[in-house]
Amino acid sequence: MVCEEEMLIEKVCELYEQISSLESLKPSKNVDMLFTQLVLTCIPPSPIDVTKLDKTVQEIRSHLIRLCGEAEGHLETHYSTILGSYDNPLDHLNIFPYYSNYLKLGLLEFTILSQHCTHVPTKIAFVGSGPLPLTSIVLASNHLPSTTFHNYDMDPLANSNATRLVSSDPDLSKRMVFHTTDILDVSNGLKEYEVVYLAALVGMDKEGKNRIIDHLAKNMAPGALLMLRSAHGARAFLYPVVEPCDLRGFEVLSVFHPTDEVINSVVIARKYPQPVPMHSLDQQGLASMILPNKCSEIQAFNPLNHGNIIEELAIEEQLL
Ligand SMILES: C[S@+](CC[C@H](N)C(=O)[O-])C[C@H]1O[C@@H](n2cnc3c(N)ncnc32)[C@H](O)[C@@H]1O
Repeated sequence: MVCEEEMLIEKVCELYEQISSLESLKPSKNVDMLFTQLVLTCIPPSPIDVTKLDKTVQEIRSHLIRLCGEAEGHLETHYSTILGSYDNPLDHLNIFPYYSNYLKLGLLEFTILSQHCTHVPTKIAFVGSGPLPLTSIVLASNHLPSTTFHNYDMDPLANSNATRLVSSDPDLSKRMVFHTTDILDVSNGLKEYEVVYLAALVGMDKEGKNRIIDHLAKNMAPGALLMLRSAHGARAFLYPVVEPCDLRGFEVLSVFHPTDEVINSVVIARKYPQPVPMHSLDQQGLASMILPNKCSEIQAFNPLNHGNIIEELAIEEQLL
């Protein structure tokens, strides 16, 4: 097992060396080939714990997540521009190579959301929607046909590309709203949403992610749901990890780790109904590590046959 882990780390570091020496991360044969290899290396289930890596590998991982984010941004801009040249961009979404992953992730997130939401939400916020807001488009078109989606992105170019994709659609042009702003500058506006989605790449390191989560905890409506994306095992070389204990101010309802080609883990949490006094936040951080077992349901099913579920909260269960 140790040997397997060493081989995995060696392979990831080797790919990192090649990726970090590329002149550009814009889509090209070489860029696509290296990222495909990286993804295929990280997808198989692995017991690796990224928090236990030595300092050099930790630094490589942090840098790799940024490089993946940059490449993902370029890829989305590239395809959004091509799609924007069609009269009806939404009819051609399947030209995006990972469209089927978004269909699966959208269905998975909708299924998980439905288990914790008693009614159809009227307004959902998606934070970090990007130039190709596929999650919002898939949810709005396939699963939540009467919900309005408020997409937030701090990059004006991302939003103008994204707006172009839905502008010719009579239904989605009304139900997809775009806001160009850093989510850290939105406070009262966040209270309007029954559900807030947070994209995996908003907050690329622990500190950045926690700043965003704390901001959401402070400003979302009491009782509102937060859907966020994390990563498990070797997939954590590609995306930031959110642990239940990072979700201060929220009750963690469930954590689901797909083992198929859907890379991200899905975490759903509910903002506590009562405001939590600031002085108790540290204790509460500890509480949310221990309490999920008490106050949340541990998903003991496999909603969409997404491979095996590995339940992080099981360890807390043993503690109680
Ligand atoms: C490229 S990804 C898009 C996610 C993907 N399309 C999806 O459906 O999950 C991340 C986006 O988040 C945006 N972003 C990062 N930090 C942000 C913040 N603090 N506030 C608003 N947008 C942010 C970036 O500008 C980028 O466009």
